[in-house]
Amino acid sequence: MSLLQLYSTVGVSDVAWLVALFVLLYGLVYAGERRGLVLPPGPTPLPLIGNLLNLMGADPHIRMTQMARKFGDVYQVWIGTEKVVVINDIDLAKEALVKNGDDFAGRAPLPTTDLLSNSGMGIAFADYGRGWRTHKKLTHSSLKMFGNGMQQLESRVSEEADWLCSHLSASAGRPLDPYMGLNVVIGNIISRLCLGKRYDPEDPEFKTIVHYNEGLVDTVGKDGLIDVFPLLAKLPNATVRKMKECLDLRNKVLSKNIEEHRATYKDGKIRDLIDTLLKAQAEAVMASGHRALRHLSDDHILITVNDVFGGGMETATTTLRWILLFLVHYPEVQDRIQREMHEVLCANDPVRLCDRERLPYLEATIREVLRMRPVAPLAIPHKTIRDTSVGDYDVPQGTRVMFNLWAIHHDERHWTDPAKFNPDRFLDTKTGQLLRGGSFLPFLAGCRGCLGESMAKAELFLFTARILRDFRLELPAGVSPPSLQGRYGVVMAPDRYSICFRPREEQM
Ligand code: HEM
Repeated sequence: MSLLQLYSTVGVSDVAWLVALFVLLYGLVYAGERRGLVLPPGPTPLPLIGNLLNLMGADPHIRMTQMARKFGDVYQVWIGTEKVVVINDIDLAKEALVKNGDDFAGRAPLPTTDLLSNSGMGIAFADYGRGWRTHKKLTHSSLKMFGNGMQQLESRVSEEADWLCSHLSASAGRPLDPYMGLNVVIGNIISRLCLGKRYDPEDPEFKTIVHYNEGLVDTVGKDGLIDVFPLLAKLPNATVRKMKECLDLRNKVLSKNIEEHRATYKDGKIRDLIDTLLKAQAEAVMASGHRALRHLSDDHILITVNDVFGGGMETATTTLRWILLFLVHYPEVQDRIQREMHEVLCANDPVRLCDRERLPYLEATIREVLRMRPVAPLAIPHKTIRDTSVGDYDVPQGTRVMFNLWAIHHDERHWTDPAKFNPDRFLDTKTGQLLRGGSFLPFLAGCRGCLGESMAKAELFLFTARILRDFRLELPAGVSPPSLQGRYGVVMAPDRYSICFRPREEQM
């Protein structure tokens, strides 16, 4: 039956009722809270789909950046019936994240992140409150303890870098996809912190971890429709099915490790993150009985370990893959880093974290890659926990807020020619030293900022330095450079690529 036929059967007064009902619903959903508030501007939403049509045609971070040119640094869009405020400017982002950090520290649940986090347990997808605070604090202290003022981390990265370099050497200059090697070393650093063990790359459990992580990266936040229309997640659906299979594997691996830790844990001897969390669980139960398990059940522990494992593995591996890719595209940058290292480091000395100050061009290159390809271009959506404001606009309690890192990192008011790869933009032209600040926020900031920022920065520096000390990165003969475009998802990653790692004749 066509729409016209439908109209002819329901009659004029029915149509009038339908229109009135539609206007009422539209008013309730989309315009209900405008009275008395100065809300950010934005495109006019359509019923049910909101501004989805405005967001189509390109990856969400690109469309949202284009919309900022039209509507300003802060605007609102409706994703279905959910209003989202998007912040596109560094000063306004800092106002929201640092100055009014608590106001913006909530998390808005999405069907896929709800599945991943068992309805908001753990850290990354937990709403602002006692549970999130407890887990973030415990994890922070555990990472600090096992990073041991960064010394322990430095020696673990060096050990893994040895493994990585022998893995790259074994390719004997033939084309190699660095994906697996990087996964092994980054995965093992995080595994030692979380599970207290190092995996052989052929270990079936390690392969399962890599497999389910890949599956989760492929599904979480990727099927936009499920997150826009949550009811779809309840229907038979390939994305949800794949996610659930991966989550079953994840739960088996992590539960087994938690049980092994419980069986071997001896009070006072904390070995890793799981022990830290089990100890806190035991103390909380002693102090306030089983009520304590509201925030520290085994399920909560599992999700926190997963957040650190997943958050630490995919982000750092992906950023290193971006770094290697940019270095292949820009051999002159590679040359300059190698010259800088040659001038500063003694032959075959291990690269140390304390060398960072003396290798500003290398640091600037890493920053430039993080600026151009932030692995999370829209970060993780926040939610306001009380009525608040940003810039000249009111933001009511419960509003979903997105920080558009892509727009911030490509802001022409702060960066000349932002689409151009130019590490020098991070250096003082007179002193050659690193410039701080800028329109740059790859780890976000404030109480919700990245938990692994220092660790990630240390890994990026040590691995990049070590690879460039030992190898020259080249394209295989006759192959055109792999794309620098990237695929949008829970992390924005380059397509898989293979390059040649040629041992350098001239060593440091
Ligand atoms: C290059 C590497 C990394 C980048 C670019 C990165 C970036 C980010 C970003 C943008 C956020 C969102 C912050 C927000 O929404 O306010 C975040 C959150 C988070 N990151 Fe990272 N991250 C990296 C590495 C790591 C590592 C190594 C770990 C673990 C050791 C980690 C653990 C986390 C956790 C647990 C959160 C959630 C924090 C919260 O919700 O309170 N990340 N990260």
